Amino acid sequence: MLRTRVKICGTTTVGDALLAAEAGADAVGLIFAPGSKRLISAVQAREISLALGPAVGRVGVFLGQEIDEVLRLAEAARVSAVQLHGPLSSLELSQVAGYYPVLRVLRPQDLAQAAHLAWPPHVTPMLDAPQPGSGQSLDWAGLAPQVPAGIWLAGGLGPLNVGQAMRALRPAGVDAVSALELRPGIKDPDALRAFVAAVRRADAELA
Ligand SMILES: O=C(O)c1ccccc1NCC(=O)[C@H](O)[C@H](O)COP(=O)(O)O
Repeated sequence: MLRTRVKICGTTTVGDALLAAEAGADAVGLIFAPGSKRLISAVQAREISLALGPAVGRVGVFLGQEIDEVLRLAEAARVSAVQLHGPLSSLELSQVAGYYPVLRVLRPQDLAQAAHLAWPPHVTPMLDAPQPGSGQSLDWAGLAPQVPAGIWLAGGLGPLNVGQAMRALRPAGVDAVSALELRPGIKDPDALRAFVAAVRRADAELA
């Protein structure tokens, strides 16, 4: 059966990371983007990485940062993958992908141009709303003709709508933050568990 990967983004504490793991998430997102309400230090992120053990992915999230800074923070935090938002040359993308698997974030307006791109090895595209972490959802059905197979999906996903999004786009992975929080950076355990359960129900339905 197809198993859609689940990433719980904006995780800032060991307790919330373990909650995500226990709920069945495949990865947590650790945000290093300047100005984020869910910003985490490399030291806090490393504590989370070590506490999670070998089986759960830790994705370092970056926006518009220099490649040297991305690689420095990723190494210090012991992440297993990185997620890159913002402008980036194909050379920069390949450089980072030489060290870490990359989720390369695209906005809806980038899809047409991205259709002509050959992704470097170890890069997976991820569709997100123009304002990351804002809880804004996308017109999944309208975007379906432009969305390539194997893409990951974010943008306003939560327990109540992730099944609908999965039916429309069949993403390889889904990612959420705003709908799973009590307040920025702090998870709502019920919403988080309900999100993972909704993904698994949709997987079973789509099998
Ligand atoms: O969440 C943030 O604060 C953030 C800030 C800057 C860059 C990325 C950020 N989040 C990245 C994510 O992967 C979010 O989970 C994704 O944008 C979906 O967010 P939401 O629509 O709130 O579920």
